[in-house]
Formats: sequence, C-alpha cells, structure tokens
Amino acid sequence: MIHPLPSPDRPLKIGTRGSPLAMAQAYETRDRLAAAFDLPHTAFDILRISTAGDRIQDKSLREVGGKGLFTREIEQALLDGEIDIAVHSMKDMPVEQPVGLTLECYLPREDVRDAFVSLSYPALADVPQGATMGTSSLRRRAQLLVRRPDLQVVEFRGNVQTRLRKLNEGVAGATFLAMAGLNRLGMADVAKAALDPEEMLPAIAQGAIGIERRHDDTATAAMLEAIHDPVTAQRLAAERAFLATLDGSCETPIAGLATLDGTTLRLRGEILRPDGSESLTDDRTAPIEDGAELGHEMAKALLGRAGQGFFDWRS
Ligand SMILES: NCc1[nH]cc(CCC(=O)O)c1CC(=O)O
Repeated sequence: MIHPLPSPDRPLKIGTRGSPLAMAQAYETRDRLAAAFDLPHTAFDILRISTAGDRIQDKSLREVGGKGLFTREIEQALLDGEIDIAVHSMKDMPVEQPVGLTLECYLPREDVRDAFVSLSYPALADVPQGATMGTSSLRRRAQLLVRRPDLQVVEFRGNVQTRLRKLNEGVAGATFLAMAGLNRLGMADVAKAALDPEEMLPAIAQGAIGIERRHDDTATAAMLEAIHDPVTAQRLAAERAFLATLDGSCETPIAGLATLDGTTLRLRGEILRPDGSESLTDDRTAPIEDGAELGHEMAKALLGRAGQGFFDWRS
C-alpha cells in the first residue's frame, strides 16, 4: 500500500511546459495515474512552467544552445518541491539528469515516425525540384538533403499551430513533425503521410514520454511503477546509450531507433553531416538486456567510420 495517496486536499503536483503538446502529455499522465489508483482528477494539479526554450522564439535553437533548454526550470521546480513529478518529451531530454532527480518511468511509446505535412503536396515524392521545406531540426534538414540535395531548407520554429500558420502563409511548401505529437494533439489529419523509418530515421526517443521525480521520493516512485512501460524503457536504454556515447564526441545530427522483436532488440543508428553531403548508418541486434551496450558499441563503430574530417563543419 502506498502512503499517502494523493487526494483533492493533498494533490500530486504535475509540472510541464505550457505548450498544447506538453499539456496533452500531462493530461495523459494524470489520466493513467487516476485510472491506476482509482482517483478523481481533482487529486492532481497540473502546473505550467515556462522554460528558456519557450521564451526565446526569435533565435534558432542552435544559436541559443545549451543542454536542457526545455527542462532546466522544470527540474528546478522539482528539486524545490514546487512540483512532485515532471512530464517530459524524452526526445528533448539530456542523457543525464541533475543530482537528486530520477528519470526511469516511461509511458507506452506513441508512433515513432515523422509526418510529412503540406498544404500543397500529398507526399515528399511530389515535392518539385528546388522547393522550400521548413524545419528547425538539424537531423531532419540533413536527412532531407541527403535524399533531395535540390531542396531549400528554411528555419521553422514554434509549436505545431505556429508551423501550420507558416505553411498557410507560404513560408515553406512542407514541413515535418513527429506523428506522436500530432496524435496526442488529436491532429493526425494534418499529416499527409507518415515517413517510414527507412526513409527518415526518427530522433532518439521520439514518441516517448518520461516522468521524472525526486530521487528520495519513494511514495511517488511506487506510484509511478503502476504506469511504467518496461518495453519503452528497454528501447530507450539502447537509443539513449547511442546518443550518450556520440554526444560526448560530436555535435552532429543524430538519428536512432530501437525496436523489439521477442527478446531481441534491433537498433538502427545514423549520423550525418548537416549539409546532407554524407550519412553513415548502422543496424545491429542484441539480446534485450544488452541495450545500453548495443547503443554504446554502435556509437563507437560509427565514430570510427566517420574518422577525421566528418565533424569539420563545426568551427
Ligand atoms: N523538439 C520538439 C518536440 N519534442 C517532442 C516532439 C514531438 C513528440 C515526441 O516526439 O514525443 C516535438 C515536436 C516535433 O518534433 O514535431
């Protein structure tokens, strides 16, 4: 028995960013906890926390730089006891958490694919030579240019609603968004097509929601166990180990996806030059319990193949 369960008098405080997608993720977390413990929604409070990444809208994310742009203020609120759990898109999470916090609860993963979103074209194959695509993602930009060096890519920031408005204004002919985000917002119909991972390998942890807590908060830890999805955790262990080993050594566009077939994990990984002039990929399997080792080994192999020169663009 978990003591004390949250109640309308002592609600569990859930912290999240204020974007519509972040709120949808917080509601999903609340609903799963409420169902697991047969609690009313009033036993939970959702607090919106503004992050540096939300406030700075006039610069590209690369210019602002720094890890944890979308998480630092939320993690501080957790450490300060202003909230009890923080709900995050795992795609935006640094590979390490601050001392005192634990991130080991994952909800079942959503669709991992990227969506092709356009008002003009039914699919990427229909986009004419030289057309302009909008994305703020270094990964999507590089992956696009590998396949379609003829395309122009312009910076496209903001939430889903902002990006759709920009398409409407003709700033770009198409953009790319995570299917997971569109599904969670009930906006899957704006996707003209979902791109197969072979066509555009997703970002590390795309489609996964993670729930962070204070390390010493054992009552909350016990509650979170009830909504944790071990398969998502096993897949993310491989993907995040891949990212962790690469990230220490380079600032290059990275993609990766682990899938589970029985007890075998399959990891696909990719690193690219930002201009799309080169892409290196790998594809390996390992027993489910060796996910972290698989990610680590793949990263080392790709770094070895990339060799001198691959990361020269940085300076
Ligand atoms: N970088 C922003 C971000 N972080 C998570 C998602 C989508 C939801 C997810 O992948 O879980 C998005 C937007 C997007 O890429 O379209």
